[in-house]
Amino acid sequence: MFDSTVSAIPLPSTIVLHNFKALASFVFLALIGYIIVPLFIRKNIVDANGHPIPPGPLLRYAFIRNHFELKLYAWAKKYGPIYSLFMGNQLFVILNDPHVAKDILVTNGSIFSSRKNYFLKHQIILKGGGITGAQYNDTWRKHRRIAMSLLTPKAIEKYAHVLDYEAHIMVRSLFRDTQQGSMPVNPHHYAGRFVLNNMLTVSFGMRTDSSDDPLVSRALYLADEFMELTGPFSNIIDFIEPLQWLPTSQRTRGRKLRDGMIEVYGAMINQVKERMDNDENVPDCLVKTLLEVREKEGLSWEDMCMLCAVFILGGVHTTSSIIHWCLARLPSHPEVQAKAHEELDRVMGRDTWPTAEDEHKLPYLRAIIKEVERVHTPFLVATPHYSIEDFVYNGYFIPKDTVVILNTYTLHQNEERYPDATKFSPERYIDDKLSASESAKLADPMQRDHWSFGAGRRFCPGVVVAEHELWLAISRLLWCFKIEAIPNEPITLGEYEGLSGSHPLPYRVKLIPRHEGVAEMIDSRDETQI
Ligand code: HEM
Repeated sequence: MFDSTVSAIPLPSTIVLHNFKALASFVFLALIGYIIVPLFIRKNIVDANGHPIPPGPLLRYAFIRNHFELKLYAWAKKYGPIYSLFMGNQLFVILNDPHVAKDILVTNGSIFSSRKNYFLKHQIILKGGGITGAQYNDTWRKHRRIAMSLLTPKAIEKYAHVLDYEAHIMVRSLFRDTQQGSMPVNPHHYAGRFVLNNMLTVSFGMRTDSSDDPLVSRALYLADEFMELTGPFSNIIDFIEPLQWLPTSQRTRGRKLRDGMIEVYGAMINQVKERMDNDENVPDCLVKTLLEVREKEGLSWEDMCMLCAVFILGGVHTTSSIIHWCLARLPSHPEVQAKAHEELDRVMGRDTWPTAEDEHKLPYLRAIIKEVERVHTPFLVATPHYSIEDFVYNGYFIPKDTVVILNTYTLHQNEERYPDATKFSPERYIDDKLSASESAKLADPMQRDHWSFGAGRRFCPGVVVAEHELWLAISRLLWCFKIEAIPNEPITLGEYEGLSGSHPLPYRVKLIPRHEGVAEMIDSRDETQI
């Protein structure tokens, strides 16, 4: 039997072991203290004059996925109009106030208009192309200039008749497929096809009767996959660098997406090229322009594919999601519909529906569209900007290579600009006569309608065509139909799908024709009249 007192006296070997354990614990704690902890806790960076970075949450994040906009909003309430946040090693500065957004992104646009080379979106998928993926440089200027040649109000005049026709077809399909409004419908596919056809026209001079067309359905699939893979805060692989060296499923999906984009958009470009080579009459479109200027502008095949891709990626989900949100929102606001219908009956009558020229005669309808854009902005934050120089703003240091976020969701909750901001109230825009692009140029950012199309030099180049499409679609839907929810099928407005662009969860509505003029107007044109 051992004597416990003896066993308590340490032997020399026990002392060594004990010291080793103590040393090991010390090293372990030091490791945690100096290496591990800083990986999780924010750094306090100051410039040479002691200006600190803006305040912000203590912890570093590897990703923020579910309802990131609510988290950004809560932090804005805590830290104020400008705060900072670490995602892995990357510093983000978040802009939550109209004046701050204008000062940084517009007034100092020469510093804050680049893009971070996000691993998945930029290095793997876009490889610095497609305008949105380009750094702030001459390539971006050139690609944006070429794209703009199809997107100015003057350029749109050339294909405005197609947008008009497609809006007609969308409303007609909804009317016929629901058997004159007697069957419920999920409008997602209809809004999607309308916008897709518009973008196919602008980009490739073509349209489709069916999204079962193999090339078109692949183009749509690629757009979905892009939206799924490229949220600004959602991918751990973007912020934890060592993961980028591993063959993760995200990296594989990103590469497959890139290859698919080159293959699908390349095939569509080749179709246009063949038609041009055969002296067929190809309507003015992006691909025609690209093929004509290719040599002069020094465009590679990949540049051309990515430029086409971005019209589909940037122009389809965004615009269709606003139409989709509008139809989800209006059933719970019969009073808004009643006012819109009164305005339509008074101004347009019941023999003819609105065209692009009627927009300024129907201020309440315009106000509904602006309010949907505010409340259901597709991009809850705009595509992140990136700084190319050190900068000090209101005493805060914003180092070079900071990601700068226009916090659209939070900006749209600003109670001073939008009293009772959570309420859906088109009345707040009733006197607003400006388009979104005119509004973005206002000297006073508190007068601006909303921030859904971004800010500064990267402001959405597709804004005019998007607003034109939205006007035709929404004004005609309201001229034709009363939009009602289905009993016992509540429509969820607080949740959404999508990482980089939000659209509603699947729902169904009833579209009840408002008067006899609807059928007549719908039948007034046949399929071939483009
Ligand atoms: C309602 C529809 C749309 C919304 C809400 C929307 C929104 C946006 C936003 C927030 C940005 C980022 C702006 C920034 O970085 O500050 C953007 C950029 C862009 N959008 Fe749109 N967009 C829409 C429609 C379109 C359409 C129809 C097209 C193409 C015809 C388009 C093409 C682009 C492109 C190419 C960029 C990148 C611009 C750049 O980086 O310089 N968008 N859009």
